[in-house]
Amino acid sequence: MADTITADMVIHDVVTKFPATVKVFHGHGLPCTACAVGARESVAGGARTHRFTPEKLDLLVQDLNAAVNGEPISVAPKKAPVGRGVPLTMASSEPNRKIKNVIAIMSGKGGVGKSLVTGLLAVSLRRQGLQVGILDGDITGPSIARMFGTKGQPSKSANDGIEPLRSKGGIKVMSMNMFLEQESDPVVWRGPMVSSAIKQFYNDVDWGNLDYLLVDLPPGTSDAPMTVMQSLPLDGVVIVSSPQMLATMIVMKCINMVQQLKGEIVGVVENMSYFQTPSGERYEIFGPSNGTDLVGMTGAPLLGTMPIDPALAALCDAGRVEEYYAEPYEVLAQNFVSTLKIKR
Ligand SMILES: Nc1ncnc2c1ncn2[C@@H]1O[C@H](COP(=O)(O)OP(=O)(O)OP(=O)(O)O)[C@@H](O)[C@H]1O
Repeated sequence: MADTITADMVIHDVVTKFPATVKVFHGHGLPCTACAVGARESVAGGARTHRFTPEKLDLLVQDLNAAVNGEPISVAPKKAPVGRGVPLTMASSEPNRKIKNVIAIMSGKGGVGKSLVTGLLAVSLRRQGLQVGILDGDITGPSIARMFGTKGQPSKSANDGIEPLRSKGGIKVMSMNMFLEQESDPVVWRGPMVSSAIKQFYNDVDWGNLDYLLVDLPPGTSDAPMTVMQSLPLDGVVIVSSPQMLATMIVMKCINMVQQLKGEIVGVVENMSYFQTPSGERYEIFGPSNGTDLVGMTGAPLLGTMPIDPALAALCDAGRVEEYYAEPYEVLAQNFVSTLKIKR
């Protein structure tokens, strides 16, 4: 890319090559660097969308070049809003990030065990000595707090933020359940309120230094998963599926959504792949494993195939998920860590 910025250049390329231009875009009231659209939109296209006149566009381009050359610009530079849809590659290059990896766990449909996989992945990562947090993005159907048996309400942190609750094993947890008087109280909110709660859970919670923040998304491709994809500085998405799910088009919808929003699928997990008897016999209750098909569909590695274990469901219901130990989850955590290391 030439060193002179022109209106036909893609916004994402401009800010990646010249980080100083982010504040110029925002100073001009153009939020495209904080929007997934900026990944493919040109400077002129972004300006057009935001109804810039040709003169205003010229001034923007002039200021972008001035900023690169360290010269004064015509507007007050403005910081990009934290966590608002910063394109993935920019998110990971943010200097001094306190949260090293923000990973969303997603599934096309409810009940495939996404929350359970999120919880157990966190437990295994913590056992490796890593700092882990879970943001329960399932605002209207939260289950993470219950699984970890966290009690009480989050308090104000020393930095005036919200202090997340800690599980017995030291995992930081934030979930809508913690703000309800009764666990069974419904959260009857429309999409925008759900989206704003998710943003607050990311921005206002004092997560501190974390190796991994796992964001447990609600199922499907509605407002909430979209908010996370567009508003949090995600490093990647893990897709959880089950053998019988692949036969439907739901998994593909979920994969398409991630790809359309320029997210990166870092791995896939197949849950409920088999049931193993104490003597070691395996039964594929929901049909043969489709792990390799998942890999073909996403181009991402299969991080693990998880067994069905009735003991596990009982521990989750009792808030004692951290007491569970099974080899496949340790393997899952190892594969997860090494996959992300390779990606970096
Ligand atoms: N591998 C498994 N073995 C035994 N029980 C499981 C397994 N995976 C999930 N479950 C149980 O299935 C139920 C649904 O799991 P979970 O809540 O994790 O699904 P989900 O995909 O997050 O659903 P949703 O977000 O739609 O509520 C839970 O009771 C959970 O304990």
